[in-house]
Amino acid sequence: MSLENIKHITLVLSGKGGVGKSSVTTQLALTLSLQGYSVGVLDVDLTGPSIPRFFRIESSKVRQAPGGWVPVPVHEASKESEEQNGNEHIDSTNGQSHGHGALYCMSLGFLLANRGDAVVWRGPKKTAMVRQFLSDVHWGALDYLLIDTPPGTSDEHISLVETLLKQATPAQLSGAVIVTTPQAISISDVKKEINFCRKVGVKVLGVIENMAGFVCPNCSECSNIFSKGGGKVMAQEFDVPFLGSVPLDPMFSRLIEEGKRPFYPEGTVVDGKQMQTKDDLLETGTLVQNYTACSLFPLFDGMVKELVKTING
Ligand SMILES: Nc1ncnc2c1ncn2[C@@H]1O[C@H](COP(=O)(O)OP(=O)(O)OP(=O)(O)O)[C@@H](O)[C@H]1O
Ligand code: SF4
Repeated sequence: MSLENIKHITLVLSGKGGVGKSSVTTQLALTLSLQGYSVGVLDVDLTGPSIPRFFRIESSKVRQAPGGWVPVPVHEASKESEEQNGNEHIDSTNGQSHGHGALYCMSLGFLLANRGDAVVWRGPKKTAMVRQFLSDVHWGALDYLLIDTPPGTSDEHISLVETLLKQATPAQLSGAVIVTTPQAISISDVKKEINFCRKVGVKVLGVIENMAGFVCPNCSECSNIFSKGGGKVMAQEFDVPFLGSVPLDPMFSRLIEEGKRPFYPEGTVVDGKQMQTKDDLLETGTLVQNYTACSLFPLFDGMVKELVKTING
């Protein structure tokens, strides 16, 4: 069975489209990988599979093996484009082996003849595809599998959870991370997501508020355009963990669009401790993407540590 050697399976949900769910999934996966975990990302957002583009592996092909598909190793696949860009690359995945920091991706995007093709399938076909993705992908041993879902709570979500509960043990299905934006409508949509999770018996691992405030590219001042702290208040109201707020930052959007991952600028000290820089990452062999120095590193680093703590109880 394709899920049997996966320790933790986590859904990423959002109440509505465009709140940055796929962007956040990408950064969570890269951060988990950087922290040494072996990670898989399953993109079941069938109408808009953007994860391959965010990992910069959209031209990769999945291999067909007996009984299923072999997911794309992100670091391997991104190596070529890194080298074409004249950037350094260290391969920590050692080909197909699931070493520390290995990162794999499976998405409908790899199967479409034309990457720009829109998928206009009816419910039953989508449901069948989701089932196939859960049963026919050779993930091998993984610490974490993140599943990027379509926005809202549709039939696809119900069949996804039903299939997961058949194919994985309750201990494997660690729960769901909900991504929201500060606007009221999005927040009220998130309430529906939380209710959905409760109804289908999936634990809410935490809420991430995205696009909270705008970071000025000139002076890095963060202005709160929408009401501040809505995500936190809502999380408290529903008694679910609040993982953090990601600002609307042109740098973030650039990182996402260019498949990059942030690291601490040289000499950054937090609580008296020298933080990881590009050189540290090179030394540990985990510099596998085109990393960029920016303040988002501590943010995602902290959120992922919190998430891992919650998952492991
Ligand atoms: N915090 C942020 N700062 C700046 N840009 C962001 C931020 N979060 C997301 N974006 C940008 O917003 C766009 C939409 O993000 P994304 O595709 O991740 O949303 P989504 O919720 O997954 O959408 P969909 O409903 O299509 O699945 C992307 O171009 C991304 O680069
Ligand atoms: S935040 Fe500061 S630098 Fe940015 S636009 Fe406003 S005044 Fe100018």
